[in-house]
Amino acid sequence: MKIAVIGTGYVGLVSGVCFAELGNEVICVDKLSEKIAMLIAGKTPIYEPGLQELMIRNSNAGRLRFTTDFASAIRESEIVIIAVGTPSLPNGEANLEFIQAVASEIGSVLNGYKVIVTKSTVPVGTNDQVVNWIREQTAQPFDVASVPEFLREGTAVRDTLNPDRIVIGTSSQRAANVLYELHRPLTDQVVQTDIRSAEMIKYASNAFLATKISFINEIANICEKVEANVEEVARGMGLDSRIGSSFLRAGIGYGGSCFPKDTQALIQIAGNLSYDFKLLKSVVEVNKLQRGSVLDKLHETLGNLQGRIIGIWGLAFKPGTDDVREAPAFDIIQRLLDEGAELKVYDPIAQDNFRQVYFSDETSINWCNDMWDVVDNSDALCLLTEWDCFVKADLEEIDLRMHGSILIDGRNVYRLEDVSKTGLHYYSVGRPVINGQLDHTLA
Ligand SMILES: NC(=O)c1ccc[n+]([C@@H]2O[C@H](COP(=O)([O-])OP(=O)(O)OC[C@H]3O[C@@H](n4cnc5c(N)ncnc54)[C@H](O)[C@@H]3O)[C@@H](O)[C@H]2O)c1
Ligand SMILES: O=c1ccn([C@@H]2O[C@H](COP(=O)(O)OP(=O)(O)O[C@H]3O[C@H](CO)[C@@H](O)[C@H](O)[C@H]3O)[C@@H](O)[C@H]2O)c(=O)[nH]1
Repeated sequence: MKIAVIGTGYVGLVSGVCFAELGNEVICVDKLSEKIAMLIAGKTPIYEPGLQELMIRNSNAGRLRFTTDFASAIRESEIVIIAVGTPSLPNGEANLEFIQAVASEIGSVLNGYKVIVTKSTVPVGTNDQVVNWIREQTAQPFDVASVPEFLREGTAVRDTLNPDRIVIGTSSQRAANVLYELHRPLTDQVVQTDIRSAEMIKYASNAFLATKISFINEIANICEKVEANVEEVARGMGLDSRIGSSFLRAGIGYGGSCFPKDTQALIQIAGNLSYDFKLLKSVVEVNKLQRGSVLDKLHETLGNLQGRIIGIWGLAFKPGTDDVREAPAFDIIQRLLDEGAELKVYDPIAQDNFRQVYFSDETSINWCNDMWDVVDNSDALCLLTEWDCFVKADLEEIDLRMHGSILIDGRNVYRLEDVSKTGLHYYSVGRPVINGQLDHTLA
């Protein structure tokens, strides 16, 4: 099939590459010429494991092209996939300006029947507007479908090629047939539904996953008080098939380009219809507070943080990505700076992005080139992203190289038995403290 993908971000680029891998002819379009130049040169502008190799293979095979020429890409294609961003407006609502611009542009160049697919996450009712925005520009025939995307960053290629399900929301059986055909090699698990339900499935899924995370984080906070272990609790809960074991990892809260934005948008969608989504508001509030748990543990161990040397391992919102949108590390670092701490930080992949997006003018952070430079002489080390290099770090070495021996593990990556063999004062999330230390003069 001939496909145009509009937007070469995490969703558009990965989808385009994967549809090419399935044997389709794909043209990826972006309005940023520097991005397209990079892609033509065989380089992915984003870090996503396995993506670059797959992209080069399909480009070389002639199934994958990149262009800024929107009109030709649309005219050559049978299916047009919209994958542009829908960031938050200041009030939490989704900003639809990019969707509207693309829809109008599609309308202005349409040259015959096409299936227009919205993969971007958009509020319920948006695809009806997409129909209108295109219709205002053309009398050509077309159908619109909502096919929300469920890939996760860091495992985007794998998720796209092995989806749990494909949701096809459309009122046109003709479009549904085309989309069944397109997705047939990926899965039999297809949910065909109306457009509005498809749009809602995406928000409801993200809201539910965010709810699971905030729920387990609150359980973790109580575990700390009653001396239970949240990992044991999650394991025991997860074996109940009605609950399921995934998304029950306690930590410093969720970040990323989706959960924070999509929970806010759903609260706003409900609010616009005078429905107060109380549960989801609490999920968001709990998540915000959870980031503060790292600070609480630092205060508990070090007291006043003025002049203390704090090491940070991990800046990305999760491992496997260079995306720093809504990364918990930002709030935590900002608060540490406000309290006068001296910071040494390291992330194996996201460091440049993080620095450029959040702290390009900040001179007081020591951006280290090596994870061990962060540890040397720190009063405390905080692990905020569970990159493999941190997970595999030698605990004895951490203890030896640090000044204060305080390790705050925001992702519960180390085994308690292993930590207890060292002299580290270890604080994780919802698990027993090892070598608890309340002496503020410690470090
Ligand atoms: N990132 C994820 O993991 C993920 C997963 C599922 C769904 N989503 C949703 O998918 C959508 C895209 O997310 P993303 O993270 O890929 O976004 P992104 O910001 O990484 O990429 C969007 C791209 O669209 C391009 N663009 C904007 N306007 C354009 C236009 N008029 N013509 C051509 N290109 C244009 C931008 O230049 C950019 O390259 C969002 O709605 C998001 O909520 C994202
Ligand atoms: O048990 C868990 C699972 C995740 N997280 C955190 O939750 C955030 C999001 O993680 P994840 O869902 O793995 O990554 P995303 O790439 O943000 O993917 C989510 O958001 C995408 C965009 O909508 C959806 O497509 C995916 O299905 C959905 O999982 C990260 O900060 C994780 O650290 C936890 O704290 N505990």
